Amino acid sequence: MTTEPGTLSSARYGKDLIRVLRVVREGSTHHVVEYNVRALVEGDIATSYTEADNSVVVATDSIKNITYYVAKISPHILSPTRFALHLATFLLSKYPHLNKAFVDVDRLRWSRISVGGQGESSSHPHSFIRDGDDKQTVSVVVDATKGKDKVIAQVKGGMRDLLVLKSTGSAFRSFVRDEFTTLVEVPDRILSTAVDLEYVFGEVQIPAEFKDADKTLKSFTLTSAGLCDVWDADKAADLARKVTLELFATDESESVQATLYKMAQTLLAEDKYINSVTYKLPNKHYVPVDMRYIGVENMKPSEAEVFVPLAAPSGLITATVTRK
Ligand SMILES: O=c1[nH]c(=O)c2[nH]c(=O)[nH]c2[nH]1
Repeated sequence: MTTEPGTLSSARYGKDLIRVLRVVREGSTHHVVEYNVRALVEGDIATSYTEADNSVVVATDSIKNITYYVAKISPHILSPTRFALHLATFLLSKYPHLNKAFVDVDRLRWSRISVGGQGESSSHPHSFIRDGDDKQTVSVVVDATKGKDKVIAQVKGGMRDLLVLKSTGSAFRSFVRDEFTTLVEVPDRILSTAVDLEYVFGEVQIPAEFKDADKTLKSFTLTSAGLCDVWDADKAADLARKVTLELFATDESESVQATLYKMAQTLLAEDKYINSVTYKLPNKHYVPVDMRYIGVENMKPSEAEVFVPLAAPSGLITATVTRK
């Protein structure tokens, strides 16, 4: 064979878009979670690319089957973060030649249906409603490249597709004005975005009982980054949603940039285990309809009533705020 011009500098594979719903029965009270899972691995797999050597390949079909298996046996299934860590540690402890696992989980919303009359409504024990298109996101990397007794986990949380709109309490003024400027300054406008948020926790040392994935996860809940301390990634997810919604609603916004920054600072202030926060906020424009051609006024800020939602283009405002 002629000399190859390139070298394999990275290789990772696995299964994407694994959809799973799990029921946990607690007597007549049921819990359900629905996840979209991506599970990818790295390790001594180069020859599968360079020499068509499939002896090192755990089929992506098997990775899918393992995902369902861990969903069945994991005591951590109701927590997307711990389920992701369990699946990742399972893959690495089962296959000696794999040394890094990347598991992303999106949790879809299923909330209990409220039943009963006024004053006596209660949450139904086994009926649920999709009460929002937003997803809680979890992304874990479990790294055993320094040995299976020195396993490190990087855990990120976040959310996607949280669609919000406010009809006042948002201005946009004093921006650069030059020959390219057509936008008028407004003291009052509609503000709408679909929140995309990711926050990074400190690295976690997975303790020595790594070989037993279940034991590992039990001790994981009690230790973080070698400290005897507890952090709860799912509690952080609830906090992040609350902080984001409350600040969006209450901030007298001077711009998406300024509101984003306040959200990120508040999240860092309220969860000491979060090291950095990244928001990606599209500015979904709503434009007042000009009806002056028919003698109708609809263009004044605070008075306009009829708007066109613009599908495209949208602004896109992003930033990462990192703990000092
Ligand atoms: O909040 C905003 N930030 C911008 O950077 C921008 N640019 C723009 O046209 N509208 C807005 N709104």
